[in-house]
Amino acid sequence: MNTTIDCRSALYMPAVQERVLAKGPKLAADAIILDLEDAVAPDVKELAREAATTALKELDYGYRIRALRINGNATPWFADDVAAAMQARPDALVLPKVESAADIHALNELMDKQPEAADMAIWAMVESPMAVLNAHAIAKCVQDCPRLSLLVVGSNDLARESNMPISADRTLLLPWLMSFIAAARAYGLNILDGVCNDFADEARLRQECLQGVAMGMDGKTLIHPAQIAIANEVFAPSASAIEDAGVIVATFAEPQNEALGVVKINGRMVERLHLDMAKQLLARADRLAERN
Ligand SMILES: CC(C)(COP(=O)(O)OP(=O)(O)OC[C@H]1O[C@@H](n2cnc3c(N)ncnc32)[C@H](O)[C@@H]1OP(=O)(O)O)[C@@H](O)C(=O)NCCC(=O)NCCSC(=O)C[C@H](O)C(=O)O
Ligand SMILES: [Mg+2]
Repeated sequence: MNTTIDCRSALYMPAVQERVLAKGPKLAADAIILDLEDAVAPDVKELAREAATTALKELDYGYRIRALRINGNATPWFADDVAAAMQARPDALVLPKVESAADIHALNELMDKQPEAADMAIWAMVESPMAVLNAHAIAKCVQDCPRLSLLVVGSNDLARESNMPISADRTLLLPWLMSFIAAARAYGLNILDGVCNDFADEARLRQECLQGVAMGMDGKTLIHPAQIAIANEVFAPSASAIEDAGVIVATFAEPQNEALGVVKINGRMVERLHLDMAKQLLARADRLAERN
């Protein structure tokens, strides 16, 4: 699994607004998703494609992952979006409304023909009941398309397609989110949670981020800059988790524990698998600290 993605926060930016795109390099999001799809009206798709291409070529986004959300396979804009992406060279192409393995294969075949796409990842958006049913087949695609690296939950489309309004606690959505997570983890993919539309409601966002962490999400997609700090905070290792990991590493390093497979720390069983997890957590905390 590519656990080094370190994407706690991925901010959508409607590509039609050049002024908004110019903000990307100054925002603390771990990923920027320049959007050509649902945030862009049909009659300005070309304009948005041009603005996104220019931004990706000219702006320095530093450590941030530069993702471009193209329009879906079945739309009239798909082929031109992919062609523009070859010029713009984002780090990842976000494919919306993926419902089957065939959707990913179709994009992957186009990308395989382009040398510019050699290092470009595919992020697959899962946002319909059909994607829930086909989550396994979608994630399994990575075996033939190694550029598939991440699933992105699209909760707005999921709610629309399933006729299920998103409640504040997302209770009824959770089984579907967990099936996306199981599929992602089974095939070594990362996964980002869907957006919280109420961008002025910090408490709700924090609650959704905490829920995402509890479920095993890697990070959250966002719609507004005001949401970045909370996602970055909640999806980063907490101070107590860092302290705990430090104690685990130090305990196993003690001479009397070096040959042991399991130790006791504060009344808790700790195995070597926890040591591996502790080391990974500390390495991630170090990488994020450098970024901050
Ligand atoms: C929701 C918004 C339309 C609100 O915009 P606005 O009215 O401009 O808000 P503010 O006045 O509070 O903005 C303050 C400043 O921040 C800038 N801003 C706002 N949003 C962004 C952003 N996303 N990226 C960068 N900068 C942003 C404003 O320009 C203001 O700057 P300034 O004027 O200089 O002070 C707006 O936030 C927005 O359009 N958000 C993104 C919407 C979007 O991309 N939607 C599509 C993805 S969501 C989705 O559908 C996922 C999935 O497919 C699913 O199905 O769920
Ligand atoms: Mg959507």
